[in-house]
Amino acid sequence: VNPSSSENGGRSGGFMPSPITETPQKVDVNPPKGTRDFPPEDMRLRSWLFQNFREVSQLFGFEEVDFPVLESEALFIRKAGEEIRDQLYCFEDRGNRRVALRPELTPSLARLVLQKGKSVSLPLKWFAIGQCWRYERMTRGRRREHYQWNMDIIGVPEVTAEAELISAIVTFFKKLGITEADVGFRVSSRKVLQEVLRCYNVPEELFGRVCIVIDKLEKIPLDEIKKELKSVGMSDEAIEELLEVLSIKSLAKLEERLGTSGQVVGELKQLFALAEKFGYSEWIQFDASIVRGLAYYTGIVFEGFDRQGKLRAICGGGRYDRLLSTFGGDDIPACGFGFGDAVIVELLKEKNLLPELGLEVDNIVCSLDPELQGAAALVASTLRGKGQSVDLVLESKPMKWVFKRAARINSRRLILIGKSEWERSTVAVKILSTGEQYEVKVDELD
Ligand SMILES: OCc1cccc(Br)n1
Repeated sequence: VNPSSSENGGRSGGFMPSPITETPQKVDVNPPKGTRDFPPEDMRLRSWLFQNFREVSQLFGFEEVDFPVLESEALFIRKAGEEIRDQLYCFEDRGNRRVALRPELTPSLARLVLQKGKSVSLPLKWFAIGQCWRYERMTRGRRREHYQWNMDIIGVPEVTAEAELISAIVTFFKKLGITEADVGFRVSSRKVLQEVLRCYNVPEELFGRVCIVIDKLEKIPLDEIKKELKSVGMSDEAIEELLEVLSIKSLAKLEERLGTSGQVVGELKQLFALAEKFGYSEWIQFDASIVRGLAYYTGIVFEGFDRQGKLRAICGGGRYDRLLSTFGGDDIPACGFGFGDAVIVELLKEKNLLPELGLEVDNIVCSLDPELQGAAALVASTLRGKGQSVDLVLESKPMKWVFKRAARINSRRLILIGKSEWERSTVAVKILSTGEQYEVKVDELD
């Protein structure tokens, strides 16, 4: 066959792509707007952070779960006007299905619980670490993805569940060297809001929408808040009363306001009593204005904040007793939290608590002669079989290059395979920190 004949597209010896694919297309080497790459040094920090998430979750007896990043859009469509809905990264797939990149993990977790149904026994204590997405206008220059650590307790109606979750987060902070002087938790209950709305005959179905407006208290002007509450259908009197109750920052004052009989004050008192027993009383404070920005919360809500007030909320969560039933399941009580991977790193930087995470390799193995590449491979495998990490030099390189690489990868030892040593079944070893060097039998290398 004439390799350049037209029969095979003018190709000569193998596939000759058409000219159009030959022209190199200069690609943008940066990741899409609002997203991050994780080159090695960033990946080491991320892995360290996730390792701490996992260790705390397992310390509390939680099991790890995961779900697809891509979910049915319906999982996240709620009518309460949440920001998370406005920023949903959603599209129609080639099968004409409405899908979305998950903006959070809780709905997926609820879906999996319902899918498992009676095959799982309650309570469930599940944790997940997953990338979540939002489509934000880049004018605000914020990210469009982050990784979230979630811990959820499914099937426990008691406030002991919320107390346990906050204890897990406190344990995580302490593990990283963060103290109650650095961060705190603002705690409240949406039942406070519910109590006020009930007194003013605000319909139950407006509850979620009112919460979403109140969650913007610190973010938009008060007049705007009042306007939005009026548009939801609240009277001026109800709005004034609500804003006044939301300004309460002590349980005692709340008790004065709502009376001691209600479940609201009782649950909050129980949570603070448990905090005392867990040993994190100094970390938490009551703040009636905390409602969190997700419509499905129904009870206790909390958020972690930096006491210097420089950063956005570090984490947040609460009770969501109705979510599973809104997905068509039974009324299963649930609570959980989400903890993003970005604000915590900003906090660690602020507190000078970022760990030193250099690459560390036990050995760099190098043959001094091309014929000894096989010998080098054998030595590398022997060491790896003993659990030692090895950076094997894969080409013939000058020693200057080898020493430079050994320093860059922070190798503890340099193992040289030389002709005369190999004839004696030995290798040369150099301890790079001290310069000490010696010869050793290959099978005594450890
Ligand atoms: O904090 C809410 C959130 C959700 C998805 C992605 C990012 Br970035 N942030």
